[in-house]
Amino acid sequence: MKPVDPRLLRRARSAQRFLVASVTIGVATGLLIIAQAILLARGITDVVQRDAEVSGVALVLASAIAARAGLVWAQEVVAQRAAAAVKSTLRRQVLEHSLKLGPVWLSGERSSALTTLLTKGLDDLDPYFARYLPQMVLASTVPAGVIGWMATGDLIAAGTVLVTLPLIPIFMALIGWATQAHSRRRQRALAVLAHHFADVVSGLPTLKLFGRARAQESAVRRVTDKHRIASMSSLRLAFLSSFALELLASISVALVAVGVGLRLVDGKLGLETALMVLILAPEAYLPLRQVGIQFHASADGVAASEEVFRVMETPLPARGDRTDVPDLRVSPLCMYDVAVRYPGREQSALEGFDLELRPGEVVALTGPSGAGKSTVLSVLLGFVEPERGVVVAGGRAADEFAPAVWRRQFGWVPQRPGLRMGTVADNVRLGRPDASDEEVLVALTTAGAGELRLDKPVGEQGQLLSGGQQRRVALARALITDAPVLLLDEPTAGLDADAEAAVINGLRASARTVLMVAHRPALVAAVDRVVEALAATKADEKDLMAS
Ligand SMILES: Nc1ncnc2c1ncn2[C@@H]1O[C@H](COP(=O)(O)OP(=O)(O)OP(=O)(O)O)[C@@H](O)[C@H]1O
Repeated sequence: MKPVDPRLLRRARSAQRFLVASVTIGVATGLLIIAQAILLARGITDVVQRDAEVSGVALVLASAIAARAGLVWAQEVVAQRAAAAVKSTLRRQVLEHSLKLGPVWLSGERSSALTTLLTKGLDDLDPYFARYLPQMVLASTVPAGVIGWMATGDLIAAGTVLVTLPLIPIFMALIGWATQAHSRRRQRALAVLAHHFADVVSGLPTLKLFGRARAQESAVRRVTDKHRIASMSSLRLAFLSSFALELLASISVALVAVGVGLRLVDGKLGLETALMVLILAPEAYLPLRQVGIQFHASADGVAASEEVFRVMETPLPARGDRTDVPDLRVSPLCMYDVAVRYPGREQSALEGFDLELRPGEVVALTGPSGAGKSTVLSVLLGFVEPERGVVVAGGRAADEFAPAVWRRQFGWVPQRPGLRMGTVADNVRLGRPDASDEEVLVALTTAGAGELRLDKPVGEQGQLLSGGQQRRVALARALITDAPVLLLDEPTAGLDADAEAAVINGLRASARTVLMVAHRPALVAAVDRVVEALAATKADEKDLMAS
């Protein structure tokens, strides 16, 4: 583990400021440690050898101790603030990047693993900032100052410290290599645990229905056991390494003390210098020992921040930055020979797909399950990059335009409506935040959900509404936008035939271009045109027959 990950400094400005403040505090602490040792040695010598008055020295000593306590307090405050600022910066950056990567990437990336990372995972950065980094700074300032000052009084003692001190970082590095792998294993076990729990909890009604709820006990036990074993081995390593470092430091201090004692008895060293060296020697080892101890507390946070950088370094699809998107109210939207293959899949999800959407048309996209219908919508929205082929609008390829501007042309109802906690009106207004109550009501009525109260509560993921109601609210959310093109993934599932016909009429009346994934014959009959998506193998067969 690098002491300070340069990516952390690059991405979080507060981390840079924190480092500067820590170095200042570290240097001041080093100076106070030396002053304290000098004053203590002077005070004791005055009492023992000179029988002198020590009130003056005691007062200065008390001030030095108070100043050191003040620095510890300042360090703690600065560290907690920096940790909070860095965590919130990283959270925001990861969320922004995940949004840019899009919903398809997010579904592959296991959203619960990302949730764990952004909550508990990043909270583990607290000890890194509050303990590890300040100790790292102290470890690089205090020993140098202490050894330098010791050398002015007793060269041999300073030499002994100089020779034994590097043993501590060498041991720490050896232990660090082992700890890093353990910490990663623990993070992985935690992510699997979170994902498994999320799956079990969300699928509990189904599991109960099929009488499999009890059977999950052993699966949960297996996953928690893995996490427990990973945590215990991390702890074992932490205890062992603290023991090794303590032992090493104690033996080193003892070596210095024996040498100083012998030279004092021989009369080669004065009492005041001997005392100063003895007081200072443990201070040279202390910061390095502390670094070793804090290393384990912060290793999880560092592993989490590495995971954060892994997400942030996932390249975004190459898109241009043109903002002059052609108006799709007048320009057709076309797909030519588009092929898509998802990462890790051998089979193409879409193969040689062509489409022309003329302005104002209502087109149904049909095909068997898994034929790539949702993939067509994802390609049009720019969430998926085609392996081959191109999306064209107004004579220009879609990937020339900035994604945010391009997507403004579309109202989208995904297969999972993705409603959020709030009211029905809140969810519809996601499409247009400044929409009035009347406009929200009109959109809901056009979507066939006129019976829903605007202030009806909606739970997380659309809970408290039926599946059909969720889709209709999502449809109203798409309708309320000014987007000229609506991409609808089975928008009328859960509606009866009359309500479905009313929705289609409403869509026609909205005078938008509509591409909707549809299965039911009634729906297919009500549209202007039907386009069929074929599974990749079927597309190959079609090509063969054509040739
Ligand atoms: N994020 C993904 N990662 C990997 N494979 C995917 C992903 N999304 C879809 N696929 C695969 O791509 C193929 C096409 O999926 P898609 O969802 O586009 O089909 P569909 O026609 O909309 O299916 P349905 O009618 O069942 O919704 C399927 O084989 C599916 O397993």
